[in-house]
Amino acid sequence: MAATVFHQAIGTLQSNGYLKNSGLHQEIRDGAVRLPLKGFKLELGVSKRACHSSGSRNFGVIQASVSQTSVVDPVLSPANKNTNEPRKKSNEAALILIRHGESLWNEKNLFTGCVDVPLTKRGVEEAIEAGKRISNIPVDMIYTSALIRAQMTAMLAMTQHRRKKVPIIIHNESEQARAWSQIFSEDTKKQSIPVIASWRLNERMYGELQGLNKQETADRYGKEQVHEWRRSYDVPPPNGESLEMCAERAVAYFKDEIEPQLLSGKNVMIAAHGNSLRSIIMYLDKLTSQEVISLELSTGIPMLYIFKEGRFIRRGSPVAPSEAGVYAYTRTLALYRQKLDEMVN
Ligand SMILES: O=C(O)[C@H](O)COP(=O)(O)O
Repeated sequence: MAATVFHQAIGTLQSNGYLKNSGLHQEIRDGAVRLPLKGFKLELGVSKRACHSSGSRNFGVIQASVSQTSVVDPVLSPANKNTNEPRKKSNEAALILIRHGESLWNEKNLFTGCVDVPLTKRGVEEAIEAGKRISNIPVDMIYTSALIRAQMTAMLAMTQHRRKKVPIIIHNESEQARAWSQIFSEDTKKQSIPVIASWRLNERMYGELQGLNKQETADRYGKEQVHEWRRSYDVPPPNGESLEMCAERAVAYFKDEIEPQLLSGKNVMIAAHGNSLRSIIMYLDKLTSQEVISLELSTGIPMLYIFKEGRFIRRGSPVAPSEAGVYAYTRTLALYRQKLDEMVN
């Protein structure tokens, strides 16, 4: 028997077929969002009320109605509460991606790349809001770029987490740094989350565009040229990195360092940048170099993936800490949240 599990707005359909405000601008082909979950049926409807406002690129609010057809989640099913069957060990892990909050150069509309600029007040608020949205999702390891805007975002987001573990930056840069940052209590270690920073998650190096105003650069070199520098896959800006070059180091880092953690069941958060995350999403979602061109990420919006049986399942962007869509299908996440609730009550 089919039972509707949740029904909610998941974003705004744009003319280019992507969903805005879902964190990830999710692709819709032939009116259907790909939702790779067995046993669930996704029905989409476009709310006419919000359709096609003139001068806007928004083409309507997408409503998703997800029906469970055959799979029953053991956590959500009271009938399974008293079963004596041993629970299968779950081999899934959560992966959260966050683009840093607004930086002082985002605000000034300057090409930033690898220049190390902090967050604005609004960026700080975005990071805190992102933290609220993921405050019920387990985080065992945090990866950030070497840049302060990503590190601020990760740290501020974690101030909102209900588990209250302490994120601690790991200093492996020298023998002395390692020795001087040791922790001598196993209990304290258990209450902390290692934060690993790597330049390989940095924003793409924008070459000689760094520090230039985006609008002035478009006025000077032409809109098309600047669009090509910003969004083509393999054309680098003058003396900078193309998205392809950025992907070479960011995706290699993801595969070498982060994927093994997910495979071992660790829940991971990555705080990074527009282009390093676009390249990682290209890998996770198997986008072509053509498809990635229209992928845009908003600042400070967390995106959730579930890593299960070697596959990445995109779960979109949690809009609220207790959003049903996040917990409805994932026994591990539902159990984690239940434990948090019990800890508080
Ligand atoms: O580095 C920058 O300027 C931005 O963070 C990303 O810029 P883009 O959207 O122009 O690639």
